[in-house]
Amino acid sequence: MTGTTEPFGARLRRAMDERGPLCVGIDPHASLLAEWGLDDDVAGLERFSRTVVEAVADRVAVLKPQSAFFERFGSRGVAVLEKSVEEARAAGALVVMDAKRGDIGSTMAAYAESFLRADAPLFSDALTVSPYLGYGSLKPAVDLARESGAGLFVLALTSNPEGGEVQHAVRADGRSVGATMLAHLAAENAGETPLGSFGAVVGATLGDLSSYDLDVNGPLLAPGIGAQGATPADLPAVFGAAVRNVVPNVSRGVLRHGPDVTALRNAADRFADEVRTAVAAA
Ligand SMILES: O=C(O)c1cc(=O)[nH]c(=O)n1[C@@H]1O[C@H](COP(=O)(O)O)[C@@H](O)[C@H]1O
Repeated sequence: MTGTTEPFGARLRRAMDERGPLCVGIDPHASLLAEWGLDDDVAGLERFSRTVVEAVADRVAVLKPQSAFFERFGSRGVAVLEKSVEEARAAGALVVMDAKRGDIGSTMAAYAESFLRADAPLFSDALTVSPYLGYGSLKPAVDLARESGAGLFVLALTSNPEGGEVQHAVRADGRSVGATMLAHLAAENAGETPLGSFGAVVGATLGDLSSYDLDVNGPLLAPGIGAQGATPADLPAVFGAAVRNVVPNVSRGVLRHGPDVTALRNAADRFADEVRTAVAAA
């Protein structure tokens, strides 16, 4: 596994242009393992993950393994995660590691080393991070991502209903916490072409976001389609002009079609087509 010096934003823009912007999540829930007829053990995990990679890594822009479902099995689960990242990248997909890390700066540096150092076993094209210890605490990850040609997705406006109590809170200067995170990202990505490498997570479930400036010159990872109730057709109304930078994520909405590889592939293709149609009409 190696990093690259071409920035993540440029690589992502190309992948979105060539393959469409869909991101498929690898979320091996115990309930999905059962539905697929697999045991809730490391062998089941490996079979699940391999199958998803085989089905879609050659056609979607991004795969997003959710680390928690692998960590559940300890070191052997993490070994499966490592292999999945390697296989997905080898098949041409970009990998966003969904580990949502966030800590004081000195510890954040170690998290960054784990996922963003070019020769780290779990090196991924980008990592999800939480800025709720303060955006500045993410600096070691920003710096290492720049050095390795990787990216970050910073939780700004999350898809879950509980997120509002933190992210919609209004600061002394009148700006909400979520809007502040978006402003930090816009500053991070200033002047980058064709797209900056520092993205925001903004849920597709949130309705009209026209009061937020989503023009951060970076990608917007939009979870919430499928199982959480949003649809690709919602994207233009939620994201407005920023819809062209949206990377919509679907996890269970695709995964529930397994274990048949063709059925998984067809489900991903259907979401990809719906996304393409919605973005083109915007
Ligand atoms: O960062 C994320 O990916 C994320 C942020 C967010 O605001 N909401 C959210 O659902 N996610 C993740 O996106 C995936 C959504 O999965 P489904 O609801 O099954 O499509 C899960 O892996 C979540 O952990």
